[in-house]
Amino acid sequence: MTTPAHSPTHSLTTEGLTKSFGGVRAIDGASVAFHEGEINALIGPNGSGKTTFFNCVTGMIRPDAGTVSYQDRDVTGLPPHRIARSGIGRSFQLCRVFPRLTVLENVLVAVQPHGLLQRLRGSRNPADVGRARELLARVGIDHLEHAEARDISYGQQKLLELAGVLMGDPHTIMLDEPAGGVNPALVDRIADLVRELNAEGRTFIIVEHNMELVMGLSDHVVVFDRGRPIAQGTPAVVQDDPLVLEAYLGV
Ligand SMILES: Nc1ncnc2c1ncn2[C@@H]1O[C@H](COP(=O)(O)OP(=O)(O)OP(=O)(O)O)[C@@H](O)[C@H]1O
Repeated sequence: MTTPAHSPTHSLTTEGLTKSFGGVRAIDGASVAFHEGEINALIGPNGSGKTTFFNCVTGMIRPDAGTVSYQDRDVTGLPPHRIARSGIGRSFQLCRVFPRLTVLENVLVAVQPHGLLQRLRGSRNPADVGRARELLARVGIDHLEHAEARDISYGQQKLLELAGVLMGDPHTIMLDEPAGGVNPALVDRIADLVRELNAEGRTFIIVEHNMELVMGLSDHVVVFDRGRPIAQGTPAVVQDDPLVLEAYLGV
């Protein structure tokens, strides 16, 4: 795994990050610091801006204002492949796999340069194939290597997506709703994997609505409401914060 030259306390930070869609201010001057080497969660009510925040940070959309720093480097507005190269990997809320490619091919896609997808079946680097198989075993779906991705369960597709993310050997992994739509047994498997990968030194930033999972898994929780953080701290601290209750319950 890529080890950073130094270990800052803060992995990923934003200052005044802002993004509007027409009249909707999805991210509203958000200044956030995620902790290096920890399992961080980003939670908040529906529409509070979590996915937009992920998209701004990973270069999928350009923020209107503000900055994103990763390990003390300004990465604001860099395209997704440059963000990925800096050590950040991500998964998507609606799992992104290629339905007609096999499970193994889906993992190999993660290391193919753009435009080579059509040649995927013809040219395979044995080292990549070996690594892809290792990662499939790691996430527990190596027995499905030859199945088409559309034929495996949604939870297995989430594990497949995670294997693809790991192909890039990211130091920081951003997961957008890893447990959404996944059966409880696979949620436990995903949680165990996150713990294992974190114990190996990888930082996590996880958007998730499953509060039991978030509170059981995270070291540090950031709570968003209306595009900005309203609370942060340990799960215990955040759960007792009246602002958080107000945001969720509207009390
Ligand atoms: N491409 C877009 N065009 C217009 N409005 C958008 C777009 N993406 C997000 N929004 C709006 O921005 C706000 C924040 O949305 P976002 O999806 O980031 O929230 P979220 O916290 O991830 O929500 P959820 O928990 O429901 O996934 C919402 O009001 C949403 O409707």
